[in-house]
Amino acid sequence: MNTYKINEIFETIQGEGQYTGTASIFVRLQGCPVGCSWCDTKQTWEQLESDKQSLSNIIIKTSDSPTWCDADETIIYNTFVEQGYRAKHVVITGGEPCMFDLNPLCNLLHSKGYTTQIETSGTFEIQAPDQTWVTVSPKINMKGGYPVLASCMLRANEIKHPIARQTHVEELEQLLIEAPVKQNTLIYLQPISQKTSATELAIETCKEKNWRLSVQVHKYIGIS
Ligand SMILES: C[S@@+](CC[C@H](N)C(=O)[O-])C[C@H]1O[C@@H](n2cnc3c(N)ncnc32)[C@H](O)[C@@H]1O
Ligand SMILES: Nc1nc2[nH]cc(C(=O)O)c2c(=O)[nH]1
Ligand code: SF4
Ligand SMILES: [Mg+2]
Repeated sequence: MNTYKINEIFETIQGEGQYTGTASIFVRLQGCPVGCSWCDTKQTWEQLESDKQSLSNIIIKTSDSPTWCDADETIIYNTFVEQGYRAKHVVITGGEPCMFDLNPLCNLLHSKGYTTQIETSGTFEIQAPDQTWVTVSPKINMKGGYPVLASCMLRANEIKHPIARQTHVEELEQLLIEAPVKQNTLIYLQPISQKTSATELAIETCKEKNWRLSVQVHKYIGIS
């Protein structure tokens, strides 16, 4: 059993990476110390006691807010059932989900027939079962970035690197030399915030390096 801080739980279509297009339940956990300047979920950074609310308030959320609630894996699973979610793929994101031991949550979900995926920055040890699909979006040169990054890179099923400038590409190339990935790990470039220049750079680099493009489909079609 473990207690998780939940920012939101909702059902949508995965908009990023290898599972793009897959009906998914998102569990967004609260808290992240990394501080990426372009982060699109800054409301998840703090874990303030003054923002603690009931699960029922968190479930009815319709816009981004820093409020959160405590819930264990059984409460999270029961919420999926009560909400009538039909998706069988669960994406655990944040915030930084690897601040929490995700084994109890993922193991329970696997036993109930779900597949699981983690979106992580590689700044905390990944505590999850082998079956869990791990997406590492490596936070290079960020405070607290390095000690566990190499082991996260080795565990990754996909790398998904947000880029806006050539230096971001070069940082990833350098990281892949210092912290190699498995031979079958997929490598995605994801343009930061749908900027045209970022998207063009990502397209050109993917063609050049035989990498994959991830474009945050949910933002283009206006879903959460
Ligand atoms: C909000 S993060 C949460 C999970 C974890 N902290 C991480 O960074 O991977 C989820 C994904 O969104 C990406 N992301 C965040 N802000 C973005 C932005 N403005 N444009 C493109 N991707 C972004 C992150 O790199 C990560 O792949
Ligand atoms: N539809 C949708 N797909 C996503 N893939 C990764 C997301 C995230 O915020 O981690 C995300 C998200 O917030 N929404
Ligand atoms: S690591 Fe993820 S959640 Fe944390 S600031 Fe960076 S993009 Fe946002
Ligand atoms: Mg998002």
